Amino acid sequence: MIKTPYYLIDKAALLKNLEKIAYVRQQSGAKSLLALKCFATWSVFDLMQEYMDGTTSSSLYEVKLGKTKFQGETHAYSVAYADDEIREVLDHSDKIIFNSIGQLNRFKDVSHDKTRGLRVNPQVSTSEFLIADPARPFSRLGEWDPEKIANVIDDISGFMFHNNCENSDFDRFDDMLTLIEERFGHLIKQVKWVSLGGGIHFTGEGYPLDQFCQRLKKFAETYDIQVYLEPGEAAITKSTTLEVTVLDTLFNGKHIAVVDSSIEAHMLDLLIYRENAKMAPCDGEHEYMICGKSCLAGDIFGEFKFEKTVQVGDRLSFQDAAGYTMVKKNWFNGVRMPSIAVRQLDGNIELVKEFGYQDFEQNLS
Ligand SMILES: Cc1ncc(COP(=O)(O)O)c(C=O)c1O
Ligand SMILES: NCCCCNCC[C@H](N)C(=O)O
Repeated sequence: MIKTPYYLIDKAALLKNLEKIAYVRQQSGAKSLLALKCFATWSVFDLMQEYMDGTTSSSLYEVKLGKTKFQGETHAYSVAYADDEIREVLDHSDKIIFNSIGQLNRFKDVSHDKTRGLRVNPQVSTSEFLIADPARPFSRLGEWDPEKIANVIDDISGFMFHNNCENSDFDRFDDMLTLIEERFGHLIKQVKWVSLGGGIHFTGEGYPLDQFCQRLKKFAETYDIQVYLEPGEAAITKSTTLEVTVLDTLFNGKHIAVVDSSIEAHMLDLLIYRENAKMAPCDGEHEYMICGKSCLAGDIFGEFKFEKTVQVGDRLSFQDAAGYTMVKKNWFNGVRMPSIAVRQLDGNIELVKEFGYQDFEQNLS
């Protein structure tokens, strides 16, 4: 039995998302690039690269990972590149997307032989969270003035729009795209490719995939462009769990169980967005608050219902532990870092990575 805590990636579950992604490419022509900011666990890239067209990145290190570990196209994007990294970014990418006209101009000479794009901010988004809203007031994410963009159109051949966020509503996506066309259609006509970014939850249960494909196809045909999608969450949703063991139980007005993990260290994204972890099934008679072992008072995964009383030594499993979770794990409190295990398509579970004291020590100096 693998020692907890560990993230368990289930390739069969991953495959369900990947098959939908491949279907979208086949039906609409839109290529999908994995957003490494969301998920960068490269031990399952062997499967993912069969269904996706490459990767997109947010930094020099991500672009290098994409280039070296994932076949297909490698897009480079960053909110801002530094002088001492741009050469390496260009060497490891097929396209580079600048976040601002300032960055495009600054790196114009060094990138003259590269396929270049510009991030455009349509000033509307589907985000429910200010912290994740690319169209928030005074947003630094992309250029929004069509006149300014028109002045640099000869220096680029594509655009990137990222304004969907956890959007599982096709009509809303459709409206957003129509708005983009109304504001920027005359500019889109002058380029060869457009990335619509991530945040479109098209692999979810019941999403109208065929309508989505038709809309993407129509968009591509109207402007004669190659369309890209940059799924992060949609590519890996429901593929991964965080497996933990109960270390202690107590009653402080509520039944509490402390596990050998920490929401702050191992599922940080939930804490940032003030969300609870998920457990399934969760409909028994015995209710427990499941807490992490760090010293943070609010290190609480959530309250869950169990069929039996929870005992020391019980194993629990948190759902949906891939997106923005494995990439954010950290060494807070020196809590043992979860190992990484993969359930292969034949059902065998392989332990692919373990972390130890040396990793903790070497994380700082
Ligand atoms: C430019 C860009 N592309 C893609 C993504 C991936 O989004 P999601 O994981 O919501 O699909 C993000 C998320 O931050 C992004 O900023
Ligand atoms: N589940 C809580 C909301 C998560 C939002 N994720 C945002 C990431 C996204 N790609 C973005 O910042 O646009």
